[in-house]
Amino acid sequence: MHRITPHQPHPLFNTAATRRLEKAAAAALPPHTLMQRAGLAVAQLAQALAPHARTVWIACGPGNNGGDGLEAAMHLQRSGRKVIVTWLGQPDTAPADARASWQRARDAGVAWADAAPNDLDANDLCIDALLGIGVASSPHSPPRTPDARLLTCLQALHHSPAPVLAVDLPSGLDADTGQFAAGLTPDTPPHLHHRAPTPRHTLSLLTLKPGLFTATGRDAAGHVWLDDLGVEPGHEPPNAWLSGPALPAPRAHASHKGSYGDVAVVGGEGLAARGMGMAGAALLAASAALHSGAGRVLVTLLDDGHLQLDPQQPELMLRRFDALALEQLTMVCGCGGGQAIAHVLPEVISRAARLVLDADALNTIATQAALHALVVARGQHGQPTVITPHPLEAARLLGLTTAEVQADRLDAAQQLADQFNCVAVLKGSGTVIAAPDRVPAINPTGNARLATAGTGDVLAGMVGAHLAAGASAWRAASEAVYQHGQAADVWPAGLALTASALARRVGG
Ligand SMILES: NC(=O)C1=CN([C@@H]2O[C@H](COP(=O)(O)OP(=O)(O)OC[C@H]3O[C@@H](n4cnc5c(N)ncnc54)[C@H](O)[C@@H]3O)[C@@H](O)[C@H]2O)[C@@H](O)CC1
Ligand SMILES: [K+]
Repeated sequence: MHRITPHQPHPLFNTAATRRLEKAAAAALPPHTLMQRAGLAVAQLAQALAPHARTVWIACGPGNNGGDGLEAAMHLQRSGRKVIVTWLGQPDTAPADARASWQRARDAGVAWADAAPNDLDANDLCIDALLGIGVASSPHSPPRTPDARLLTCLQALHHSPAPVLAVDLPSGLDADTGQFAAGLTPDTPPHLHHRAPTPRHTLSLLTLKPGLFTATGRDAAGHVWLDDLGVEPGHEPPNAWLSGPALPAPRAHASHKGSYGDVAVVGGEGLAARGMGMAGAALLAASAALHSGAGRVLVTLLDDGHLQLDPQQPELMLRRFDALALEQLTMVCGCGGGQAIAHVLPEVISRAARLVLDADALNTIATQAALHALVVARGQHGQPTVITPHPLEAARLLGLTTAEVQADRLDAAQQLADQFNCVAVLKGSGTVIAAPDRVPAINPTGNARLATAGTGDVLAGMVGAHLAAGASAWRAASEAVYQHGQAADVWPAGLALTASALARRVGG
């Protein structure tokens, strides 16, 4: 068993792949072995996380996830803990494994209760074994009406003042998408909004599931641990990867500014056009490219030449669009581009050597099929392209709603990559990176401090710098996304995270 950190990549397996592995392993082992291993692992982690817990309340659902909880209850009771179990199953209808573990918990003498004890506090521990990968949350099947006792237990776990250890998954979370099944989404009553969150841990069993790392999964799961139950993935291919850090690419002493490429940022509609000055977005992207190691950074502002120098960043070279040698440049196009970006997009997309498309470039492409076709053609000509939409921009590109994109972020990112024939970065909690013909990746770094204006522009500039230095579109995207999130993760407490400060720190 080990804790999952962002320091190395990890393969992720969806529900179907996990079921196949489970079936093959179960067939090769004596009956009940997997659940016994799972319950023991849960009990061991519970002891390690809360060695002094007064009471351990274990909420067990009717299926095998509940069986894992019952097995853990037996171990914790035997090791002298005060264990209270709420079981929503019945001995005559429970799966065979769960029934065997119920019998073992009974024989060990655990206490049974209909609901959560009402005197739980921060010195206790709750174990969430209500639902695991058996949760049915297909958007195509009608929402189930969950049983009232299940809902009461779920609420007690969501609002628990005691730390919570979830078995396999936070109950109700879909292992494939990181979204809660209909009717099972946690709600936070207003009086709890300002309370410090209680520690949350999830012990994933057999495999790590993608839903733990994207959409609402990251917040729901808290610290993620894995116990593989002694089962190797064998020939089962992963459905996605959790990214690890970039391999260091040392700079040769005999290098010069030309070795790391020229990045040109095009964007920043002027104040005169529609009364909305957006030059800042382009300057942020340019600053990020500069601090991420680009040799030279050129900036073309779509502001009719009003700005001739950024005194805060004199390294940036302002250029008119017609003075750019597009075929030799890595272009970052769209940050703060407004409507003005539409005039330059056809040329940028057709001619740029390497290209990052963000923000208003994406919004414009979403409305013009001819531009879409030009992006697809870049891939056919071997010209690297990365698109960096947030969920609303992704929804526009795919003709979906934002909710539909968020309902299955891995699938949405893959659709973007396939439809636009490029590397797609779907931003948000657990940013997804996808490319045609390869397994997508979920980024493990970053936090809510990045939810502030301009951080997306910073990311676009960083991707541009990595591309200009010679990385493939896939590497440029994954490494930039990782470092962008990591900068936020190590951000000094008490220092405001602003996009311009982030841009200055991204190079480490
Ligand atoms: N079978 C095995 O070999 C192993 C199973 N393991 C555990 O078993 C779990 C999977 O067990 P199951 O397949 O029994 O599934 P679960 O125990 O996750 O869930 C099944 C139960 O949830 C109910 N349910 C499903 N969707 C619902 C919804 N939307 N609203 C309300 N109720 C809903 C079902 O009616 C069923 O009673 C794993 O997550 C893991 O914890 C582990 O012990 C490892 C080995
Ligand atoms: K669970």
